[in-house]
Amino acid sequence: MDRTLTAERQAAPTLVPQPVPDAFWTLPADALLHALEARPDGLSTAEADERLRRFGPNLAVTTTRSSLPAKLAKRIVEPLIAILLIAAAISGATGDWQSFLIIVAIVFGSIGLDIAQERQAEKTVEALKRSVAVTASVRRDGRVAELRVEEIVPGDVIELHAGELVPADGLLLSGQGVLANEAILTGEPYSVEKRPGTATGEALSDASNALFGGTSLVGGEAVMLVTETGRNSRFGAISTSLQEREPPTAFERGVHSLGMLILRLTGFLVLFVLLTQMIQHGLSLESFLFAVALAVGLTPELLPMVMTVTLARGAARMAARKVVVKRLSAIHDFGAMDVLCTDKTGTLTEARIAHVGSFGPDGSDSPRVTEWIRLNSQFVSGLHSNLDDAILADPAPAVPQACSRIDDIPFDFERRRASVLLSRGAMTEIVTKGAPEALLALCTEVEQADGTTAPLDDAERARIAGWMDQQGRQGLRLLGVARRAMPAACRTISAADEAGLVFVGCAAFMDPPKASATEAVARLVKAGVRVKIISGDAAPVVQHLVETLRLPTRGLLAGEAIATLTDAALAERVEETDLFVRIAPDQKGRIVRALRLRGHTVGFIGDGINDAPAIHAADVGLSVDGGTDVAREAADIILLAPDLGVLADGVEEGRRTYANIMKYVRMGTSSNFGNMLSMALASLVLPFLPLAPFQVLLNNLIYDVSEIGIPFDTADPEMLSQPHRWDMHEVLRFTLIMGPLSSLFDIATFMILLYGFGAQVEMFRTAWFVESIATQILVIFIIRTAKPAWTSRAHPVLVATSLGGLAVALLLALTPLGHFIGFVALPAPLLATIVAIVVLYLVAAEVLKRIAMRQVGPARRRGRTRRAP
Ligand SMILES: Nc1ncnc2c1ncn2[C@@H]1O[C@H](COP(=O)(O)OP(=O)(O)OP(=O)(O)O)[C@@H](O)[C@H]1O
Ligand SMILES: [Mg+2]
Repeated sequence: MDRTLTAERQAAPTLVPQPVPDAFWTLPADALLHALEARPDGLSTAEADERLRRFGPNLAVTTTRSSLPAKLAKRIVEPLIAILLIAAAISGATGDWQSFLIIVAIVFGSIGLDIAQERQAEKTVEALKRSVAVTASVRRDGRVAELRVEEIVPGDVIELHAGELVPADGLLLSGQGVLANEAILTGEPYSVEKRPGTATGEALSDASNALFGGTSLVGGEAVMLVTETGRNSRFGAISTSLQEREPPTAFERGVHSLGMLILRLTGFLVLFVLLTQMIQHGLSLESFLFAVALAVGLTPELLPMVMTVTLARGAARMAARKVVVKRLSAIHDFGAMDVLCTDKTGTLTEARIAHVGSFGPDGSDSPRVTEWIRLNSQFVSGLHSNLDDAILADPAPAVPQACSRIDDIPFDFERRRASVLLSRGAMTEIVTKGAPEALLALCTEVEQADGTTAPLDDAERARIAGWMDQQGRQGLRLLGVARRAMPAACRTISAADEAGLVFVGCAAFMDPPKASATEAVARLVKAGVRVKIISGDAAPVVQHLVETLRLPTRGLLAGEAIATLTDAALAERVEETDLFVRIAPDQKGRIVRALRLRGHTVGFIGDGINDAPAIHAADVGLSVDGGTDVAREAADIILLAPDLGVLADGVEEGRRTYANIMKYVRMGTSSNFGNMLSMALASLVLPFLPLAPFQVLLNNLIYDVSEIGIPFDTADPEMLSQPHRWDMHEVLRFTLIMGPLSSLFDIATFMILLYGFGAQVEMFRTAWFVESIATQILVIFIIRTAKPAWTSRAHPVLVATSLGGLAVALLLALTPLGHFIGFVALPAPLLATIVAIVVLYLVAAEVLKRIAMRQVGPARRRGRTRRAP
């Protein structure tokens, strides 16, 4: 990267920053600023634009959409299409211009259809992704602007806060209690402290003054000078590639393996047809083309497109309900989700936290408690929580005491407390605030109402613990505070100093329950989704909330107990437990993994830094728009409105998507497959090909067009009321019943045409074309629902594409237009017979689908998947 910088500097010496060494953290800030032609108050927009042109956007992986020619090329080189085009060219060369023209038109028609649909879907998804993209606070033109991370350039100065992602590599110019999580690069799960200054070593572990793209800030505030962006950044490439990868869901894998199965069958069938044709009539271009056309008809070539379009439609509809899908395939998991884990604050409560009182150890009002907590909140560095905000929102004391910070141990979710070493007049003191039960265990004395201290004996300890419990049961969140005098010379503290403390008392906070949560949870439960609460808060508070909201929950497990359980033992317990309290961040992830081990499809919704591991571990990671960057980045789905109600909507949408893709799968595996199979068999016994090759292709194209409406279709309420998972058994059962039915009617048609009407080539082909396309298209109205077809109304778009497709087919076959493609007018009795066959087929399909589509109960289904995590 140095080389490119040097080259560019020669081209435009005045504007371009000088090269910075790889180990940029060994340079002093001034030198770096100078080299990058940057200033602490940031670049101007003009400078930044110039650099953006030069260095490119700050993207580690350029995920530009493939261009139109690339998409076209990709499809033309697909083996079947390529063979088809070559064969058509040979037809043309041998003088059969008609075949050539028709085949080329049909092939490009279907490719165009595919590309247009896919592009539309991609556009929708990209717009959605952009709407929840992460931004950064960048100093530009002397002001702080919220910019998309792509726009960041070397030399930019960025302000970072706890919970945000580091958007590029850079040097810490200043910072307060900066803690970075670099696990994504180093695998080290604990946060590392970062301080401004100059590092001595070139090793990455020496870079205590640098931040790297793709990592996150878990504590403190930082101002950073960007040194490298995009692919030049040290680790950006890794982190972005991790984020961009979309692993296929169980559903996608299932559909894919079905596609492969069909493909193999196709190969077998085509070879078989070719061989028998060769033996019977010798090798001819027409029979070769016929075999290839059959293969084209059989391959579920539209499946990827239908999947994408259906998912994109689903995403667009979710967006209308304020749910943004970042990873498309998460929609399936959303529909399949049968357990939803949620944290408490913000999802079940309003997250409007108010400080409602402060109490001494004896339970009496104590302004001193407020004062101490306030000092802690004010001076402690690192992550500030909404509890700190609530305390600091109180009016400040009339005479603020002259006080200064010497050192501190910032809050973390494992310890659940924060300590600060303060100097107040002649006194040097530790002030610790945090989860009260744990804090009480670190205390050996209590402060009494008159300010003197008394030893804390077991009886007093039990009494205070009982009092805390009682407050919690009334829904009050408590934060304890304790202190200890330190030697005047003390300059630093460590966690070991959080011991032998004097207990001062507790502050109480209220966070009103979200009234809408009751109904939202009830809807989820009704939809077959079990709701579990995983909170860092104390048991009584969580229980009080559950009672207030009347949530149906059983069982309770605390983080302390989970710490002693093995993963296997935890997996046993999670099933029967719905409330998890005093849970540390990594434990949140463990619980989610344990549930997945039990065969559940698990969703997790949370907004904090501490929720990110669980959001990541879940099948469906959910966060809210106001959540921290890390939580939003880890999530697959973002709720724009922090309302659980939209979740139930989203689940429905996921299931609708599933239902529609299953419709396409069913169409492909039954009637389409049956028709092509019949044609292959017919070619063996008929003295001529049942359809000319380009007629097979035309049949296929019209059929594809008719199916474009499937992603728009509505789904029966019955389909939406339970989680659904891909089930190969169901697909096979359906295929084995409906496939033969379709073939049975085809064979009957052949017989009637040959022996009843003595049809010759043209008439046979015309009649067969009409019969096969009509049955193939119209059966969608039967198999799109498990209920009697007339009780479930199809979406108008599906009606339009299906009937439109059929109309085009009939127009081609039955009017003089058809002469060009080798069709002839059919006599009225034959037409009437075809109509009768089609009607009979639809009636038979309606009857048989009751067996083919019988729902397997959810209990049985879950029992089957449980053993296979
Ligand atoms: N700023 C702070 N200083 C000291 N202790 C804190 C602070 N913030 C939170 N705590 C303690 O840590 C505990 C866990 O934090 P928190 O409640 O945010 O976790 P959580 O898992 O996100 O909970 P929730 O389910 O309510 O969202 C709190 O109950 C409180 O006791
Ligand atoms: Mg939380």
